[in-house]
Amino acid sequence: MSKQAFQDSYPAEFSHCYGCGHDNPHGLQLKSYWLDEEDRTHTVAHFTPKPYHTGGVPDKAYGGLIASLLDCHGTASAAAAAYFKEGRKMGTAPILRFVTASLSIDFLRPTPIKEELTLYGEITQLEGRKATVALSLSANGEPCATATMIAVALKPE
Ligand SMILES: CCCCCCCC(=O)SCCNC(=O)CCNC(=O)[C@H](O)C(C)(C)COP(=O)(O)OP(=O)(O)OC[C@H]1O[C@@H](n2cnc3c(N)ncnc32)[C@H](O)[C@@H]1OP(=O)(O)O
Repeated sequence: MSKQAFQDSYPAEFSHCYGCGHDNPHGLQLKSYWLDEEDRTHTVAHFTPKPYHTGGVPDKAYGGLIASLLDCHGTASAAAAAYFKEGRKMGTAPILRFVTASLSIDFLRPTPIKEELTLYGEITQLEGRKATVALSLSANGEPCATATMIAVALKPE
């Protein structure tokens, strides 16, 4: 894992995201990294839910939490890949920030809230301002959800 999380390179104005902003004390504060420093296509993040992240089924996670984690891991992965493609260190100007244009999720099995969850991302395409990211969320090595994201880089203005 790299020492600095992708989200920790975001400038102050982009650091209040509910899912991953390090300056949002009420948020999830997800942190994403390269899975392997030698391979700049795969990313990883970990998150351990709190009891109040339940969806109502005892000890199982709320689907919106899962969507939020996939959302933030996907957009952070897209930004990291775009910086890498441009040969720039993350966070350097001009700022490259991606938002979610499309997020399609398959919920495969109930997600436990008492386990650490692992999120994986794979940048499958990066063309122009658009990135396609294949995502998954697993518990105990078993995939609980998979997703495909289209993320689009914000225009400089
Ligand atoms: C900044 C801190 C970020 C933290 C992020 C956390 C994740 C989030 O929650 S983001 C919030 C939720 N998302 C949003 O609010 C986004 C709302 N939507 C928008 O702002 C715009 O529709 C936006 C930016 C996605 C695209 O608009 P615009 O900048 O005009 O780009 P546009 O020219 O239409 O599209 C760019 C490319 O993306 C493609 N695209 C746009 N929308 C979609 C879509 N829904 N599905 C597939 N492809 C799409 C276009 O086809 C185009 O592709 P190509 O370059 O191949 O022709």
